[in-house]
Amino acid sequence: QVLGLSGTGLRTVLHLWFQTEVRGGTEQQTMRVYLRVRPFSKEELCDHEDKGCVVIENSQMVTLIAPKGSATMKSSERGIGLSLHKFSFSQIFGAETKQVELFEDAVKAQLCDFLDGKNALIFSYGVTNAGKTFTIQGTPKDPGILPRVLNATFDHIGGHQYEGMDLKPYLRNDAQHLDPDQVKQERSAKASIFISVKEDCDLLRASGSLESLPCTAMLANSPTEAGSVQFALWVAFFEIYNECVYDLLQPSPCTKSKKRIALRVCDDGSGNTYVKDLRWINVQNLTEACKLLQFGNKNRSAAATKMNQSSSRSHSIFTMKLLKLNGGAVKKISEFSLCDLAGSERCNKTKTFGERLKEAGNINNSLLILGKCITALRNNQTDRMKNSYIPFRESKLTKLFQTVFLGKGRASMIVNINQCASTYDETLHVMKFSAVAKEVVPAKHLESLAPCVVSSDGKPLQNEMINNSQSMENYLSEEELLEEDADMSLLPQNELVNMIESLRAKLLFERRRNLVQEMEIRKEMGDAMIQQLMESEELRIQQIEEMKESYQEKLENTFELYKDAIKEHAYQSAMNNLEDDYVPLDEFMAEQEKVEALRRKVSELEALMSSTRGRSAIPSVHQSCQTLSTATEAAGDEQYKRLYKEKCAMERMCEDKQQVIRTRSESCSSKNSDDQVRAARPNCTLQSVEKDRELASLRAELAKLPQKSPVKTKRGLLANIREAVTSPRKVSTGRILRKTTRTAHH
Ligand SMILES: Nc1ncnc2c1ncn2[C@@H]1O[C@H](COP(=O)(O)OP(=O)(O)OP(=O)(O)O)[C@@H](O)[C@H]1O
Repeated sequence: QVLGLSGTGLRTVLHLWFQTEVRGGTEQQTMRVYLRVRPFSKEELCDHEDKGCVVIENSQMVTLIAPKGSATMKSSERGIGLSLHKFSFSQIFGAETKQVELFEDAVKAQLCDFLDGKNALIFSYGVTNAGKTFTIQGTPKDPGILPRVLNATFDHIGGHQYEGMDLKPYLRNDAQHLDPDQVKQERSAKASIFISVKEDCDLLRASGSLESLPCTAMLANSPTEAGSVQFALWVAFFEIYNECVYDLLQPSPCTKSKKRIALRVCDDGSGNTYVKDLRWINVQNLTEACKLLQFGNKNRSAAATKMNQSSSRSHSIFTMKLLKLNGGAVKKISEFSLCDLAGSERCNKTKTFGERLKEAGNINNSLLILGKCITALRNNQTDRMKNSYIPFRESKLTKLFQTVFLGKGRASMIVNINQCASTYDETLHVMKFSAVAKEVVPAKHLESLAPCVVSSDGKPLQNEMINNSQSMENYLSEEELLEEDADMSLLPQNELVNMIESLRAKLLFERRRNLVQEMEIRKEMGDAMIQQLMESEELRIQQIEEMKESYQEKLENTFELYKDAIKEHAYQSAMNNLEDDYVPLDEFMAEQEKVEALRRKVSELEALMSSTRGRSAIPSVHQSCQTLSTATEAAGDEQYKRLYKEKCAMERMCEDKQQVIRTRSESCSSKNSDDQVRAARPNCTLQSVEKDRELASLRAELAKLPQKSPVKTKRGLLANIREAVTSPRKVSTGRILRKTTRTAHH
């Protein structure tokens, strides 16, 4: 009562005090994490599913009991994990909790901070359909915490509204003085948004219902007591969809083909992140603020999922900036962001695919990074020696709010859950996440530096509010400017020109150095390549020589083989010819013997004839022929000639025979011959003619003998000779020849 607080306000302050100071002042205040349990909807009540999954034990303790058929229950039945989990929260709001109660108990403390020039952040976290949007925005009949914050803020500002729109938020913590033209632009931008918002929209009705409510005083030092204090409230509304930031207060492109412009999240060089080119609109009352909220909602990406047809697939962030002025100068700038996070369900549950799967991936990723940041913060606090890296920069969401987590404001979380058994496993996941967040001790609150005011062209204004150490000359270092998040537009023009010149000089220098290095490297590479080429050439020549030698050798071998083969062939042919002309030895000997026998017989006969002729004065063949010749002269010439020819032939034949007989009978002893001749003489004349005939026939037989083809035996001497002389290289020759032929073919 002394502080001028109402019952609820006092309760809030006491609650805060309890959290920070009770417990002997030793226990640190942890991040405020609230649980809100949504009541069952009519449809859910009709479904006969398990309704006892969420049991609120008291204002800070809740028990989750796994329903039958849930993955958690199945795991616990297999002995992995428990079927019952207990969680504690800063405060638990049951299904029957009214919006106003939530606002009073969970939000008002941060609203006080905001009105007092400090930053605040509230984000709602939970699965789709758990009541996040209901908590933040509410319904026309039942406005959420955002319209209530706006209402309370305007109530606090009262008649101390700064109506000029020439002081606008700039970067994260600063303000910009707008010239009249810029003010005009601001007014027309605001008017264009308001034109497109229907006068009877839901949120306006909500604002109407709020405005009719009496509002409690927020701070002890109300502006009415502060005299010349004035306030200017600016709001921005944007969403992070698929890791891109989109301004929800920018009219969306008319045609479908035109894409919305994604904004950059930049760093001012002091660790303060902000959305570059985000549209800030000055609002003078709750109705205007609700119109902007309505306008932004229309732009918000919403896509149907299997679980909720109107599910929001982006993180939407509504930010208010309150400029506190005294005597026309900006004294303080504070920020209050309310972040309605996208559903935290996992993609397998929602059966998403395609674009929805990408969305789910990005949503899950940014929530995962949020979880990692919170875990790292908690770990760093529990173990002072540990200084884990906090991955704030890995997602747009955490990058934007890292300053709040690091002490430049207070963050709190409202966890929304439904009691449905069908989403139990997802709800348990959310609860586990919040249990970690609950253990985080917020960083020591850092007083924000006095805001810097810049002129309409971004140059710092030289007045007592400007901290020289923050002057734009040394706002960003060159290295910082080269970073991905750097915002070049921060520097004054002349600084930028100087910077560009210096960077150009550096660039030239680097290019030259690179060129020289490149040439050296190229030369080195060229030399190395030539060396390599030469070596490979030498190697190649050597290989060719070796190949030549080996081919030469092979050629010679082949030549030898062919020579051998030809010899072999010649030999074979000779052997074959030999085989054709071959007469077996025994046959030859038999023939020889026959010849000898005949010769002997002829000799004997001739010897006999000569002895017979000598004794009976038988005229010689020559004499008888002459006698015959004389006798036949008279018979006529023709007959005479024929007979004469026959006679001469007979004489020659007889002479030849006699000659042969003479030569062969030389060896016969004359004595024996004489006896034989004498003994045979009486028959000699008669026998002579017969013997002559016999002799003639024997001669004819003898003449025939050589022409008689001998019976040749293929096996026998020739075969033995062939076997004996068969070349030992015969087999291998054939093989080598074949091999050589194949090699030559290849
Ligand atoms: N505390 C509550 N009391 C009454 N109705 C509620 C409450 N919380 C949520 N609802 C209703 O439940 C439905 C789903 O809530 P809501 O749209 O806020 O869920 P959500 O978590 O924001 O879902 P999404 O992530 O898809 O945006 C809405 O019809 C809403 O009016």
